[in-house]
Amino acid sequence: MAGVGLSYLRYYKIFVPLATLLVLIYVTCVRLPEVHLSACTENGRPCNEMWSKKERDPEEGKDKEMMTAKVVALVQNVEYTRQCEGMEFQITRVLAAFRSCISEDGQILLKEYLSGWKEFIKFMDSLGMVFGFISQETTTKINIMNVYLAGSSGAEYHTLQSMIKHELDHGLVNFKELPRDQVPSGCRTLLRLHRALKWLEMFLYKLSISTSQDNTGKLCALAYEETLAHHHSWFVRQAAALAFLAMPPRRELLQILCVHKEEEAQFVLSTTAKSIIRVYDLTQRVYEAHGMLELP
Ligand SMILES: CCCCCCCCCCCCC/C=C/[C@@H](O)[C@H](COP(=O)(O)O)NC(=O)CCCCCCCCCCCCCCC
Repeated sequence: MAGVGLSYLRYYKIFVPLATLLVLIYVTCVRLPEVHLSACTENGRPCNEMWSKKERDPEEGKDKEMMTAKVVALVQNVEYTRQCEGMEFQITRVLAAFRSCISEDGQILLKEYLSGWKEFIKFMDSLGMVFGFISQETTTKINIMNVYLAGSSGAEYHTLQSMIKHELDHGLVNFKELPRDQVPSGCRTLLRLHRALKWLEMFLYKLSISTSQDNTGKLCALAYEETLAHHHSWFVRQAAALAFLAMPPRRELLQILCVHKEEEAQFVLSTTAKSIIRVYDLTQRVYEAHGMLELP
């Protein structure tokens, strides 16, 4: 009798999270629109051309120049380019997008910001179906932003700061609740991506200091628990926990990232994490200054 009880317990332990995940996948697939990602361009130019642009960040001096030279060398490295050619996801595009995200006068450029995210979607899509609901959720948020950017007030959505001003001036931001029949504001939507960016930065950092013995799913889960999980419901946290179990091993992950040598992996990952931190910190300050960190 006790044996039967135990086997039921085991069955529920597997069945409940699995059913949760399946329902979540179903709901997101039914509810969410398809998205077609455009080719990677920044300011009308292919992403790989961005590296020839002079880096401009007054806070960083010589170190930055050396770092930039190293990154440029990495991206332009013929062998590296040849190996990565034809691969959907390119971490150097993420790097390029987030490095070009902050304008000279400290504005967050939304088109560049979103193009970094679009590249991450390619990464998630290459991981398979289990990550589909996360990819769909990210896509939905990007789609909402794209509608604003392409709309009649598109010019107001050029930067984070101009978007906030525009939406506040026109009473478009809901501070108390999210009405069901209303498209979420740009401020609220970007805040969701902003919170996820903290997870990403932490995951990339953890991955950059990891060794071949480390379990990527665990690193992912740790980064999640320290950051994004605080903003998610129990239901979403269970689904995320299941997705982490399906994370490919580190070696496979680095292959998708198109880095083959350990030093190269460490450098590319930490550089990308750093470029994200700059964008995250500035965005955080702007949201904080407007009392918008808890938009429902
Ligand atoms: C390596 C891929 C692993 C990805 C794991 C990321 C963990 C995040 C779990 C996210 C669950 C998303 C399900 C839905 C969440 C929403 O409830 C929630 C709130 O939205 P709402 O207020 O409109 O209701 N939405 C969000 O928080 C937005 C989440 C966006 C998730 C972005 C995840 C980005 C993953 C990028 C992977 C790139 C890895 C690159 C590694 C080198």
